[in-house]
Parts: sequence; C-alpha cells; structure tokens
Amino acid sequence: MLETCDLEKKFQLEHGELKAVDGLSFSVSPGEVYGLMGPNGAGKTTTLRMILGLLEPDGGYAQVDGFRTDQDADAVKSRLGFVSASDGVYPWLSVREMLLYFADLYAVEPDVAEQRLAMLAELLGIDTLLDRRAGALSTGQRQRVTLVRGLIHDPPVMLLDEPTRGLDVVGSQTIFEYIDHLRSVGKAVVVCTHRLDEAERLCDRFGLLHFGRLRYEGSLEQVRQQSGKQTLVEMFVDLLAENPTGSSAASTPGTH
Ligand SMILES: Nc1ncnc2c1ncn2[C@@H]1O[C@H](COP(=O)(O)OP(=O)(O)OP(=O)(O)O)[C@@H](O)[C@H]1O
Repeated sequence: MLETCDLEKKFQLEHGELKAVDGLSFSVSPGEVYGLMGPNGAGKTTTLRMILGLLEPDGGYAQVDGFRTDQDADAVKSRLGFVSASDGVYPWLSVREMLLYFADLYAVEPDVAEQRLAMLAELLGIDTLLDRRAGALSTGQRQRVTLVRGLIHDPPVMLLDEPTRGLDVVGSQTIFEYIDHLRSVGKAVVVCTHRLDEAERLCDRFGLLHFGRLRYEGSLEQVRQQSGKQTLVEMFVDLLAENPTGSSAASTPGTH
C-alpha cells in the first residue's frame, strides 16, 4: 500500500516562492486505482517525483509497504514501478536487451527476468517487437515497452504519469485495459491523466489537486457531492475559473 503524509514541495522562483505541493496526504490500497488529477501545474508530477525519490520533499514523506522515503529510500524505490509519457528508451539496444537490463538493475534473477519478460510481452502484445531496435519504435509501441519496463520487477505499486499521452484511441484503450488488469492482480495504482472520461470509468477513487492541495477526494459519487458537479470536466472547469491561466501561481513562468 502507498501512503503520502503531508508532502510539501516549494520551488524558488525569481520573484518569490511557489508551493507546488502543499500538505498532500492520500493513500492507495492494493487492488485500487487512484486518479491523481488536476489542471496543468496542479502538482501531480512533482508529487510522483517525490514518491519516487527523484525530488526531496520540503516536508512530509511517502511510505510504501511500511518503508518511508525519508528513512529507507531504496526499499521504497524497489517497490515502485513508474511509467511516464516522456520516458526515453535506449535507442541502440533491442527491446529485449533493454528490458533485461532494467530487470538486472532491479536485481531480478536472470531466469525470473526471462519468464516475466515472456509473460508481460504476451500480455501487452510486444512479443514481435522484442528483437527490434528500441529507437525505431512508434510512440504507442514505446509506451507498451515502457509499461513492461515499469513492471519487470513486479512492484506492488505502479505510478503512471500521463501513460496515454500521444497515443491513438486503440493505444489508449490498451493502456486503460492494462491498468484494469493491474487492479485485478492486486497492484496499488496511481494514474495521472487528462483523459477525464476514461479516468471516470477506470479509477476507484480520485484526488483532485489544485495549487498543490487536494480539493476533492473520494469515489466519483463522493467528489460529485463535494464539488456539486456531475463530471470531472465540470469540476476542472470550476477549479480553473479560480485562475483562468490554469497555472498554479500568477508568478509561475509556465509548467514543464
Ligand atoms: N524544477 C522546477 N522549478 C520551478 N518550478 C517548478 C519545477 N517543477 C515544477 N515546477 C512548478 O510546480 C508546479 C507544479 O508542476 P507539476 O509539473 O507538478 O504540475 P502537473 O500537475 O504535473 O502539471 P501538468 O498537468 O501540466 O503536467 C507548476 O507551477 C510548475 O511550473
């Protein structure tokens, strides 16, 4: 299970300080898909980067299976899988070489890695790509490969940052079906996505972030009641009306 406790991150800007994540606490149970949602600049990626140990929080911590990021960062990392739309691949390696290399980085025994690779390749339909050069894959093929990469060490928690960005309808559908599969095998999944309609259908619970704070949280029914709006789209529009630029601070020079 994943938990964040009072996570906080500030960035120093030219004209002051930006609180990108402001006292964020949420938890995700095994077999649950949690939609960490919010307009551009709300603090979603910053949150994931702190959970992954890529950014040091200014306050709070994340915890996975009882291991805390501020006490045992390596134990946390080994229990996380991460997939991001901006993930690169090693272009000169074959897909197989790259995936087995990542398995090795996670200290997965070679024979176990081969078995997992065969199973995941079949599940995600990349068996025919295994001996192709990673640099020659299409966007959708690369996304599937990065999903396998995030899962090769069989982590209990998966973090997915915009996993369908740049994919066509069929590619997106494959990813969402796969997230459904992750739930069915008991993974705790956090997904950040702007595909609000799919998220509505897919996620068990939502956390709606704005200015780095959780504004609404719960099942779709619960966030409907909290916001007084029927759909995530309406909730977003309502939040953005508070700041029409959609950035999380008037002084912010834009998002990444
Ligand atoms: N390294 C950084 N230095 C300064 N500001 C940053 C840095 N990284 C992020 N920010 C700012 O922190 C805020 C939160 O950014 P973050 O990337 O977490 O948002 P997000 O919710 O993932 O947005 P999007 O949906 O656009 O990906 C934004 O205002 C962004 O400009």
